[in-house]
Amino acid sequence: MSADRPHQAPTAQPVLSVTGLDVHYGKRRALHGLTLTVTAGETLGIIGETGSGKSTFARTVLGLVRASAGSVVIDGEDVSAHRPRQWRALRRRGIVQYVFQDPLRSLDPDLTIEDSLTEPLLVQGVARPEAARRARALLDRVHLPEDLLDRLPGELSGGQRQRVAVARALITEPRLLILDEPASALDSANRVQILDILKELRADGVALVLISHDLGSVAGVADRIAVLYRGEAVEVGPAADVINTPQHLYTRLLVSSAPTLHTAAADRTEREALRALLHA
Ligand SMILES: Nc1ncnc2c1ncn2[C@@H]1O[C@H](COP(=O)(O)OP(=O)(O)OP(=O)(O)O)[C@@H](O)[C@H]1O
Repeated sequence: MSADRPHQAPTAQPVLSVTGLDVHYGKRRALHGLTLTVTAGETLGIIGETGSGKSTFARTVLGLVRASAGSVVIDGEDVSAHRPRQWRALRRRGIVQYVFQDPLRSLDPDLTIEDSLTEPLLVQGVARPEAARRARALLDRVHLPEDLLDRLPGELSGGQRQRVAVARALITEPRLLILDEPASALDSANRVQILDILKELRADGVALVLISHDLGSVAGVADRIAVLYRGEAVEVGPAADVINTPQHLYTRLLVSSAPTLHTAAADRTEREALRALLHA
């Protein structure tokens, strides 16, 4: 199967399945009835404007926020009722990993790259020489030279840091990797490199969730796209369908506002008309 083009979602058991998810912060409802699945080797893009609930979704799947209703099943295990201790154990196993938009948030500024990469394995009880061997292999996988191992994150370029953050997330061999705007702060050369790494991961069977406010930035990578609007998935479908035949008004507005989706981009008058309809 080519890693360069979106492919049919495999029919295997989902790596992540959330059903009817409600999340509240106090009285404020951040997610409502969210139902999504991601299977091995599939890339799901989650798109929505600021405050639509994208980070809340990620935090819930990582056990950092508790759902008020609905279920979360990770790799066949229903984790909805997990207690904090069970979530910590699950996170230590590293089945689900998360990469922040800003790699400095994923990396401890005082740890060398080698220590950052080996830490998740040492916590699992892996011996240091084996952890160091795997750290080297991972650097190679994200196309970085070994001589970065002795450096601190502050001594790397932004693009190198983001690739180290991805390598750190991969070292526990996750089944699911959630990335929050992984390429938005990068120049185009570094962005292409990150997207190529993601395509390789997908080909290796890792389930990917790409979170972004920009439809254009996930359009070429995601197999399916879920559009979040005010905490609800207003549209979920194959990427080509969502982009070419958007059903919901908000999706139409997103498509028409995406500067990189040239063929679909609408003029300002049309966008204003869509916005007016959406808020009517
Ligand atoms: N810790 C919190 N306490 C109270 N409200 C919160 C908290 N975190 C998020 N919210 C609210 O929940 C809603 C969803 O926020 P969330 O951070 O999930 O959105 P988002 O789509 O990730 O936004 P962004 O793109 O800006 O990161 C927003 O209305 C936000 O103000």
